[in-house]
Amino acid sequence: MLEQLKQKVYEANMLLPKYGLITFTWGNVSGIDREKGLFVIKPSGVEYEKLRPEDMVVVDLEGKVVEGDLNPSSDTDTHLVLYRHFKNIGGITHTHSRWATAWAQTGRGLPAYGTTHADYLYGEVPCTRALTMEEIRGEYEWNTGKVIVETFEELDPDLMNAVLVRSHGPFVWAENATKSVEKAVVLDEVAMMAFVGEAATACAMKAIPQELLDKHYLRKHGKHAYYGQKQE
Ligand SMILES: O=C(CO)[C@@H](O)[C@H](O)COP(=O)(O)O
Repeated sequence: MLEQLKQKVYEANMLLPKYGLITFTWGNVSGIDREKGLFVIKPSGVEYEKLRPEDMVVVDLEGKVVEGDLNPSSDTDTHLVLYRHFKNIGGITHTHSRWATAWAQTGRGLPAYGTTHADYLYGEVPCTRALTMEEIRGEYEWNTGKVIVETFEELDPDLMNAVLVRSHGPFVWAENATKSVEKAVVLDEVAMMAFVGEAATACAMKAIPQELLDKHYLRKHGKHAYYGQKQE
């Protein structure tokens, strides 16, 4: 059942290590067959090097595993909540990718600072509020999904396809699993660009004095040297 979707979701999961979006077994990708009301997700805790298409787990929209020998991802309930509330999405990627996760830890939304961002993400990527102690102690992954849905009460998930879960990391969605990974790659790139750009504009650094520049450059290249040409 759903062999083709399992293959596609497997291939999408394997893009995470290919694009450097994960370490160890972090992250997970899923894809849904809306007609059947079933989605396929990575199994929990399996090293990507050992992952096989047949390891993918099939889950219904009640959260029940209908196919698969392994436990579904620990984030399955978060994916489930998003599939239930965001009716047009076909695939979801969650990572702990370095730059997007670091931005999620700031608790800030990620502004659209440039056209690279704008090519894939329509505006500021929102950051959720922190989960309450009760939400953390309760159905944590379910509540993570609910906080994302709450964050989108005023936003259209078909226009903004990503969210930063505060202190946790990005969840990104698209029309299918593979496209959701592509968007997760871009999100991490533009988060890095935002960090660098904000640091560059906020920095109080000054260029070194000419004398220090001379000391280092000229002692290596000879007096009045021009780069690459040694003066006699
Ligand atoms: O967010 C988390 C853990 O904080 C998860 O995404 C893990 O990083 C991967 O868990 P599995 O999908 O292997 O259960």
